[in-house]
Amino acid sequence: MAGKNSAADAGDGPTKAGFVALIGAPNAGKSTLLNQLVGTKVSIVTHKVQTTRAIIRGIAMHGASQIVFVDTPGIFRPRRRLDRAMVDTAWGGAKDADVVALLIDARKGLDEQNEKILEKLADIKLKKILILNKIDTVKRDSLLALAQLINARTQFERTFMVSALNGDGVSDLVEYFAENVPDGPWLYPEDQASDLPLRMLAAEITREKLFLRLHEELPYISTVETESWQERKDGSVRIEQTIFVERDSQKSIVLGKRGQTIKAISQAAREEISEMLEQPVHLFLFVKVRENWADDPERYREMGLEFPH
Ligand SMILES: Nc1nc2c(ncn2[C@@H]2O[C@H](COP(=O)(O)OP(=O)(O)OP(=O)(O)O)[C@@H](O)[C@H]2O)c(=O)[nH]1
Repeated sequence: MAGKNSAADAGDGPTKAGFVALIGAPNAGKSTLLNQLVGTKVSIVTHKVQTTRAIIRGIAMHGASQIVFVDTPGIFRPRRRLDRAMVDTAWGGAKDADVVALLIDARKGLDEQNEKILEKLADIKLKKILILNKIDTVKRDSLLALAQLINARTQFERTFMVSALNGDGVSDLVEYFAENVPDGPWLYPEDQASDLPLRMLAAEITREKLFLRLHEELPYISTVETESWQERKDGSVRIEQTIFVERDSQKSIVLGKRGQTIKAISQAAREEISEMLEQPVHLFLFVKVRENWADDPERYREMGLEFPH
């Protein structure tokens, strides 16, 4: 696994740094792979599709290379404005990257969704690689046939076969990325590389708990922001987060009877954030009504998305 410690090997030699865009249909395994590549929980894995709303970057240090991963939301047919923003940003991310990696669930193969992604990818003139994921679930010869079929459609520079779940093949992939990002100084200071997106991750964890508990009542209409983050002398951290909803009625749902729902969400989130940070966490959750946040350009910027026109 590409841990940040491997950066110590870099010495004083020339450095490399660049962006890798992970593209793939919902549930292809992007979050799982990203977690393997970066070695920390940077993206949320659930069994529901389309849960990745914001662009989340994870950074891997490997030898002299700094690899910044852009974990794109699942590419799917946009419905609401927010969904459209995700799709636009996903493809936008791909155009800015140094390497575009298409992840395909080998069990699903070349279905309609992947055909569409391949069509779009054909227009992107960047270094492209194919990653067949979930190789733990399919036979070797069908993997080779699938690799040939896909490469006949769009030519990829390399094809990798991995299991994001158990880590098979992932080290070859990291090697490839490390070699194929451009020469240049690191994009983020080394000491920030591991904890840069922490606030955002903590918010994502709370949002995941909210989603797991309330996805039937509140499908895609809440957002969580980390408002304050204070490291305390005793080694703990005090985190304040706000859950934004669109209506008063939704606020009552999040709070629950006598505050039971928010208490349960807070407890689950606190435990997981504490596990991620490896330090005790005091988590304070607030619920606020923010009307029409889904139409507010400022929110999109905060989430690293472009406002769709
Ligand atoms: N068997 C197996 N399952 C995998 C593998 N990689 C991912 N999965 C499972 O596939 C499901 C989807 O994985 P995610 O990492 O959430 O997929 P994603 O592409 O990030 O999904 P979205 O956020 O919806 O775009 C999860 O249940 C994972 O545990 C793998 O290599 N083998």
